Amino acid sequence: MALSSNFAASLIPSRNPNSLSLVYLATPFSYKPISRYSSLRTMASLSISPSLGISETFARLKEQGKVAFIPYITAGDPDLSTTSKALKILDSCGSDIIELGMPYSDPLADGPVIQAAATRALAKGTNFNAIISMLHEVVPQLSCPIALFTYYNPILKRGIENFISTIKNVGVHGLVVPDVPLEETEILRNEASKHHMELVTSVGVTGTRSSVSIRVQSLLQDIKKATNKPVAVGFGISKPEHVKQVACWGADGVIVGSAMVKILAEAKSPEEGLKELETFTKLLKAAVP
Ligand SMILES: O=P(O)(O)OC[C@@H](O)[C@@H](O)c1c[nH]c2ccccc12
Repeated sequence: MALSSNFAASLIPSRNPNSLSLVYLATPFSYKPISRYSSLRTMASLSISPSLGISETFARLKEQGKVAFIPYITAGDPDLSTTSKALKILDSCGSDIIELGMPYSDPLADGPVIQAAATRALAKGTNFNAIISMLHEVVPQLSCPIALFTYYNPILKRGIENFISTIKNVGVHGLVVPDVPLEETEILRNEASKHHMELVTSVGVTGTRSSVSIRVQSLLQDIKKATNKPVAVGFGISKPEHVKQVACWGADGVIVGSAMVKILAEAKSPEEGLKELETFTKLLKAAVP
């Protein structure tokens, strides 16, 4: 079961009305959770780069009556030079925000596809500094904001403030952390507010599913009543019809992870993978109303 009653509780705006920039909603597409872990996630929006930040992107799309298309890929799988090219392709195919995963040795919140991608990326020697150098070069060439996805431990290892200022310096706009313990949320929030960041929490289980559960529609309505922040739906979206359905139900954003990662992973070569990624991204983007 992807969503628990904690989820709704965590969205009560009165707890911290100004701290949310985006709510991520896990889609309970099926009752066969592929990942082992459901967790609190935190997104921090860092509005520093010349391009629009996360909140501004959602606001602009809302004005235009549009839904954000948000692909996720894992950095360093198959290698960082391919990741850099993939980011440019995702951007040029009309992605509104890109979520970039930092590979981590114990990716408990991820399903098998993203877990395997992280393992391969680490085996290739992908590390924080190499990702930062890659981003330093590629982010100025992108028109959409980047949200960096990482587990809490790598942030703690570098020191929260140091981590946030480093990614801020290379133009990253957002930070997604799936495993911040509830007691630590306050600490991260305090550090984030020093950098003018907003925080979001949600619960989710990753991995692809075959169909969209009708329950997402009523959950979306409930969440929309609890907050006027944008709500992005992810976890298990892999087909144009999923994208269409979730967008029609009123989501402000649609996130596609495992399906993107799988394409790069299963391609005969990095070049083939990038071509297929482009075709797939165009197909899904065209499904966004
Ligand atoms: O791989 P999926 O099912 O398409 O969903 C991932 C996506 O929502 C992304 O935000 C994500 C990647 N890894 C995560 C771990 C936890 C929560 C969310 C994620």
